[in-house]
Order: sequence, then structure tokens, then C-alpha cells
Amino acid sequence: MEGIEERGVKEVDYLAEERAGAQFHVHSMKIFLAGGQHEYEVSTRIANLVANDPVFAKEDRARISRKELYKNSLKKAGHAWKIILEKGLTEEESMRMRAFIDEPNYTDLHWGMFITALKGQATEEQQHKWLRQAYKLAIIGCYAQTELGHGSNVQGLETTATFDPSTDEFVLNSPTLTSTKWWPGGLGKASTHALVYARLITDSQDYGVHAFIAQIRSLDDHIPLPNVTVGDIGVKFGNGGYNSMDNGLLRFDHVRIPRENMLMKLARVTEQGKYERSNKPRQLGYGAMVYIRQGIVAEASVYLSRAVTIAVRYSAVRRQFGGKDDKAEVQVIDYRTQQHRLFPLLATAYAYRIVGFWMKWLYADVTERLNNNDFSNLPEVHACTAGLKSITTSVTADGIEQCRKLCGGHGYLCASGLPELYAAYVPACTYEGDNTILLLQVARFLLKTLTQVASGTKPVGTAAYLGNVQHLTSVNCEVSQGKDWLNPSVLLEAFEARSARMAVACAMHVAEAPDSELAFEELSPELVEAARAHCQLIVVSKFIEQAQKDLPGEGVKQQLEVLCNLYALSLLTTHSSDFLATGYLTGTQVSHAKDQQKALFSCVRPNAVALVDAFDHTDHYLGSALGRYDGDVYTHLYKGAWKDPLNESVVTEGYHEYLRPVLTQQLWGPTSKL
Ligand SMILES: CCCCCCCCCCCCCCCCCCC/C=C/C(=O)SCCNC(=O)CCNC(=O)[C@H](O)C(C)(C)COP(=O)(O)OP(=O)(O)OC[C@H]1O[C@@H](n2cnc3c(N)ncnc32)[C@H](O)[C@@H]1OP(=O)(O)O
Ligand SMILES: Cc1cc2nc3c(=O)[nH]c(=O)nc-3n(C[C@H](O)[C@H](O)[C@H](O)COP(=O)(O)OP(=O)(O)OC[C@H]3O[C@@H](n4cnc5c(N)ncnc54)[C@H](O)[C@@H]3O)c2cc1C
Repeated sequence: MEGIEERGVKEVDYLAEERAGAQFHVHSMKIFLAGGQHEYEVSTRIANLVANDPVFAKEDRARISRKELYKNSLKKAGHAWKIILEKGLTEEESMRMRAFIDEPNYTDLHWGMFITALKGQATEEQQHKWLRQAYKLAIIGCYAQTELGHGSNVQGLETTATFDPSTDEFVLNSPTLTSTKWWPGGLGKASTHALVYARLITDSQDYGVHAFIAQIRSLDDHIPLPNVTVGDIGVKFGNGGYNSMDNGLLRFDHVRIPRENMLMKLARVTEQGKYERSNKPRQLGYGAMVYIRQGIVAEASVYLSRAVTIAVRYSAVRRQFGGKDDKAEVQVIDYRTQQHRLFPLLATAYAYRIVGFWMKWLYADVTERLNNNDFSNLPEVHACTAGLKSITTSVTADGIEQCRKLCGGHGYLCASGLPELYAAYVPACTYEGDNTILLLQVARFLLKTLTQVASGTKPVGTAAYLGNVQHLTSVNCEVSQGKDWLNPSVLLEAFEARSARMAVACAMHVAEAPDSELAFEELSPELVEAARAHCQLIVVSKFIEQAQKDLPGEGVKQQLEVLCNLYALSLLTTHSSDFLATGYLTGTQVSHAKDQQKALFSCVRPNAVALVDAFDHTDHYLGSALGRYDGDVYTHLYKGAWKDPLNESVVTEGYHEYLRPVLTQQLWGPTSKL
């Protein structure tokens, strides 16, 4: 390592001391955060498998060209598949492997959306035909819904699938520029098949958007089929990031597919061209989106905890100011402002882990209900998945960026791992539904629920508190000192009252307006805030539920209680204007909440490093010189700099052409290239 000894830089492991000060059993917390002993073992084994395989190295992702990055992602995906087959990995192990490889690729869409949509919308016969091929990756599928002109407005899609009874085929067509499929992941270069959402037209009637399978590339040589135009849409935000994915464009010029390529579980077209609906809700056609949204919620904690691990470890290593009288300088994690920005994010990563576990349960529950033809809680599940996807991704993306700033200048280096993490994560605020659009869906659900409450229907699940709306809109908060805020029922009532009052205020406004759709639009900023309040309540209530349970491991329950209180109070103080404007809290009660929040920072401080260790991210997965487990930040930043291609030559390329003429003031001489 060049020059390091001469500069007198020593290895100092501050984190060992930090770890020694932890007040809880870290291993037990690891098991809790993994979801159980079995899940912990699987994660550890697969994380090490990936970390020790050179094919999955990722240090140079921010430096290489898009072409190389993409080719490499194909190599990684192929290698992963080989390992899965050779070792006979289970679905759980394969999913963990995908996560630890940490690079978006076509298989995400193939397994996550193409196969999920087939399972939800194809008849048994169709599943038999297509799933067999898809499960062994003999075909690669993508989810081609969004178009150049429409993404959020699914009903506005323009691609057509017109039935031709004379040949028993659908004719797929892209009639306008804006009907070009645009964005589907895996479509650009990898997919052989696409699940195409198109307007079904039969007997000259438009029956709206339905799903069709279209082969788009040859299975022999991968060349696009006749009358299919397909390619990649171009470089996306940031270095590395989501650029390993081939988001694509697709056009059809009167391409014929057999009638049986329409997914016919929810609706079908007969040989004679007659359109027939099943008695199942048409919203089941949105099932793949619900599945991925719940997966995105479950994944948010992973991304946020990675950023928080990096920022906490680095903040414990980094020292600035105050080194007087032979004392070491202050660790930046000891500054109150640093704690104020960082510890709520740590608590949020725990909160999202817990809500992610619950979301998985909710999805399993609704799947079972749907299998038994019980569609009763579909609207609630839609609102939960949409709303939680929205708030968790927005907070996680902003949280990653906050962690970058918390790491000062070094956070801006790709070596911190944070720029790439942000670039890879931030599109989650847009894909699977723009976050504002999704909150507006939650708002509609809240208004509907309040209307039902008014007519005597008892709301269930996460909306059950709205059945108590009379009480929640009239009660006063009884907090008179900071410690009162540590009572779970006090916290819960505050969040319920805030959410109920915001929803009721909007509902009354809309109900009194002559045109309710116009009023909804006028009121949409307030509706979005009401929806956010409802979703935050869900997270707070799930965290409180969990923190009240007994858990094995010394101090684990106590840490969860601290983090739960911190999570709730941080939300409350950040959104204090809601609580004040609805009249539920006084200014003094908000001040008590702020005092209590500060007291909680002091409880978190001695445990902070251990609390991030409990997420159990390997150094390979973190990919960060700042977030290393051993805290040896400076050595690795220094070493890393020397690996940069710019440092391969002592005198830079371009010196003779462009620098020397400037330095020697020969810009206009005969040899100058400038
Ligand atoms: C390496 C090798 C390893 C191998 C193994 C690896 C294994 C890998 C596993 C993979 C894991 C997954 C990885 C995840 C990666 C994530 C990648 C993501 C990529 C992104 C994909 C996309 O973006 S796909 C496109 C998504 N598009 C959208 O989300 C569009 C958003 N718009 C809408 O959802 C809707 O149109 C709407 C909600 C805005 C509704 O608009 P509108 O009112 O016009 O609609 P409708 O009239 O159709 O419907 C209204 C009515 O329906 C109700 N409703 C709406 N949506 C739903 C729903 N989803 N479910 C249930 N109900 C719904 C709505 O409430 C209304 O109800 P009413 O009662 O009528 O009021
Ligand atoms: C990385 C990435 C991967 C993707 N992968 C896929 C894929 O695999 N398959 C696929 O089909 N699609 C995919 N998409 C597309 C994605 O689902 C859409 O981009 C997304 O649903 C948002 O739709 P849009 O782009 O039409 O945004 P728009 O709806 O045009 O949004 C633009 C702005 O208008 C606002 N807006 C729009 N309508 C309203 C309204 N009614 N009220 C208030 N505000 C409104 C939005 O909030 C937003 O601020 C992907 C997108 C990205 C970025």
C-alpha cells in the first residue's frame, strides 16, 4: 500500500470498544431480524456463498461502461442459475441469493412479475403450458404494461389486441408512438416473451386492458421476430445503480398470436369472438403488482439498514473537533445533531423490518382467501400494499441520501457504497406505482371506508380504528410530562386520532362539494397527507404490537421498546403540524415529545453500533469502505483510491495533447491539438 506507513496512519479499531458497550444480546437480535433461526442460518450461508464467489464481485460497478455492466449482469445471473441447479437450492435460498448478488437483472421480472402474473391470471391449462417452460428458464419473460404515453393510468394504455375469428388469433398492434411499450425490465435485450397488456377488441368493441403472452425473440438465435421492434431505452440515473437492467421498448406491427395466448382466468374470448367475464373481480388482474409491492415493503428495511449501518459505523469512527488536553477528538456520533438525523433512521429500519414481516403474513393470508373465493379484504390489502410501498420507499430513498450526507465528504465517494445504493433504490419510488398515485389510492379507500362507517358497516383490519371515529375526533390527549409518551396506548391513540381527524376532514369536504371528483382533485394534497398519516399509523401499531411481545435474548425486548418509542416520537415531532392542526395535541405536549425523544437518543447511543451489527450485513454486501465491520475506514479509502483507473498511469493520458500546451503556453503552436 503506497505511502501509508510514511504518513504515520495507524490501524485503530474504534468499533471494538463500541461493541463492548452494547447492552443486549446481539446474536438474539440477529435471529429476530432475520425472521427466525432457520432464516438466519439460510441468510448467513447464502451471504457467505455469494461473498466468496469472485463472479459476484462488485467493486468496479461504478467505473465500468454500461455495456460491460450489462454483460456482467448476464454473467452473474447465469452463474447464479447454475449454482441454483447444481446445488438444488430451494426457492427461499434462491431468493436470498438474488438479494445478496445485489444487482438488478432480467430474472427479477421473470420470477417476480411474469411468473406471478401467469399464476394469477392464466387458466390451469395455460399455466401447464407456459409455467413449465418459465420455471426452467427455457423462456424468459417480462412484464410489458407501461407505455411511452401511459404508466400510472393503466386503463389509458393504447396497444391493441384485436380478435380475428377467421384465423382464431389476436392481432397485436402499436397504433401510435405513445403506445410503444417503454420501461419493462428485461425486455430490452434478454426476454424471449412478454406479458403484454393491451386493449382487447372483439366484434368491434373495446373491452379494456387485458394480458396476452407474446413471443418477441427467436428461441434459436434471439433475433426479434418479424414485425416486432425491440431494444433498450438507454442509460438511467447514476453510475451502476439500475443500469444493469435492460429496461426496454417494444412495438408490434400487426403481430398475430393464437387466441390461447390471452390469459383467460378472469375473462375469455370464445372461438366465435364472444367476450365472457368470470365472476371474479377484475382487479385480480393487478395481482402481480400487489405481490411485488408487498415484496418492496419487505425489502425497504434491507436497503435502509445498509445505509444506516454504513453511517452509524462511520460516525463512530470519524472524529472532529474537541481534541484538547491529550483527549481524543469527539466521535461525530456523539453530536446531538448527528444523533437527531441518524437515530430516527435506525429506528425506522427496525420498524420497516417488522412491518415487512407483517406484510408477508398479510399477503399469505389474502392469497389463501382468494383461493377460497373470498375477495372481501382485497380493497384493504390493496390499500395497505400500495400505501406502505409508497411511504417505505420514499423514506428509505431519502434516508439513504441523508446517510450519505451524514458521512460528510467521504459519503460522496462511490467507495462509501452510498451513491450506488441510492441510484439502485430511488426508482422504487416510481416503479410499481408512482408514490403519490399510490397514496391517492389509499385516500380513496379511506373515504369509502368512512362512508361505509356512516352507514353502519364495521371496518376491519388496519382500518378498524375508523369504527371508533366518534371517540377519536372528540378525545383530548392526556400527556402532561415527557415520560407519558412512553405509554404505548398513549402513542397509539395519538396516531389514530391524527389519522382519523385528517381523513374525516377530507371526507366532509368532499361530501359537501357539488362535484365530488372535482373536490377530490382540489383536495388531493390534503388527501395524500391523510393517507400518509394512515400508513404511518399502520407501521407504528405493528411496531408497538411487536415491542410488547416477549423475545429471547437479554435486553432485546428493551432495545425494541426504545426504538419503537423513538420511531413513533420522531414521526410525531416531524409531523407535529398535523397533530397540532387537528387539535389533538397542544404545543406543550409536542415539546414533551421532543424532550422524550432526546432522552431516547441517549439510550440508543451506547447500543448504536451493536444495533446495526444485528442487521448482519457482510462487508461484501455493504460494499463500503466507510461501513466496514472492522471500522478500518481510512486504510481502505486510501487503498481504494489507488485502484482507480485514473491512477494507473503516473502522468495522465491527455497530458501531451491537452495539458502540456496549456502549461507551456503553446496553445496556438503548430503541434497543439486544442
Ligand atoms: C439471479 C438468479 C436468481 C434466481 C431466483 C431469483 C428470484 C427472484 C425473485 C424476484 C423478486 C422480485 C424482485 C422485485 C424487483 C422489482 C422490480 C420492479 C420493476 C417494476 C415493474 C413495474 O413498474 S410494473 C408496472 C407498474 N405499474 C403501476 O403500478 C401502475 C400504477 N397504476 C395502477 O396501479 C392503477 O391503474 C391505479 C391504482 C392508479 C388505478 O387507476 P384507475 O382508477 O384508473 O383504475 P381502475 O379503474 O382499473 O381500478 C380502480 C379500482 O380498482 C382498485 N384497485 C386498483 N389497483 C388495485 C390492486 N392492485 N388490487 C386491488 N384493487 C385495486 C381501486 O381501488 C378501485 O377500486 P374501486 O372499488 O372501484 O374504488
Ligand atoms: C426503473 C424502472 C423500472 C420499471 N419497470 C417496469 C416494468 O418492468 N414493467 C412496466 O410495465 N413498467 C415498468 N416501469 C414503469 C413504471 O411502473 C411507471 O413509470 C410508473 O408506474 C409511473 O408511471 P408514469 O411513468 O406514467 O408516471 P406519470 O403517471 O406520468 O407520473 C408523472 C407525474 O405525474 C403525477 N401524476 C400522474 N397522474 C396523476 C394524478 N391522477 N393525480 C396526481 N398526480 C398525478 C405523478 O405523481 C408524477 O409526479 C418501470 C419504471 C422504472 C423507473
